[in-house]
Amino acid sequence: MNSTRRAPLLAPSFLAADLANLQAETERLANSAADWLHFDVMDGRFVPNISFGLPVLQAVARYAKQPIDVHLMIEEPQNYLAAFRDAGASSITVHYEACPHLHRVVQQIKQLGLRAGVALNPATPVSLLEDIAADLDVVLVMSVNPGFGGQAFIPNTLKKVAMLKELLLDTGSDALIEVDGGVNMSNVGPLVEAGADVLVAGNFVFSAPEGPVATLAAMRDHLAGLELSLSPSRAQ
Ligand SMILES: O=C(CO)[C@H](O)[C@H](O)COP(=O)(O)O
Repeated sequence: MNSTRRAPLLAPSFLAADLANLQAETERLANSAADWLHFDVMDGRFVPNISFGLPVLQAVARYAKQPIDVHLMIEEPQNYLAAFRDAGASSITVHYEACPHLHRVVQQIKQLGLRAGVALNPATPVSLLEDIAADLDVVLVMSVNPGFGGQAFIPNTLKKVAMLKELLLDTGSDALIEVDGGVNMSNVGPLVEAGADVLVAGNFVFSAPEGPVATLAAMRDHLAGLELSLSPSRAQ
């Protein structure tokens, strides 16, 4: 791992944005260090919370300059893939735990022309992805139990990301590793060193007194200053 790769991608999570001012939130992120906009959909069934869905995505997409990374924390996500694409999604991530026919769902996402991701809950081992890894564009490692923002980062995630990195190499997969939950300035460095390519952050970015634009810039500077030894970049 001596060659250089592009800087890890930053994906602020709208779950922690000011939901009464989504146009303003989206517009102020337009010229920030955000690479993707992370959009968390919760159905009150797969997770014990309800967030927002298709009409809100459509509204955000009108003002978004970055790709919108949709994370479906819902049951039966296969029923809504085309609708989320039409509403503005650039990528769709479904949960391993919500998809008995995961291979079919991943193919459906790709046939819609979108980046296809699979998310793993904290208790779901990465080894379960062995037979699908080569088909994936993104693996999202949940570093909190999904359903709520503002939770504490689960430290075992670092080991899990490193194991996932190995599995992706072993299976010839070029999937990006995305980490979501409790991400902040103190864990982004270790996460990237372990293999993370995309860092989702909600409360740390939107609740910071400096505001999201300055906080994302500080995260970018922090990562650039770590002088990490990184493998070649794969995708934006
Ligand atoms: O998927 C999520 C929760 O299920 C959120 O994206 C995640 O929790 C980010 O929020 P925070 O950075 O505040 O933990």
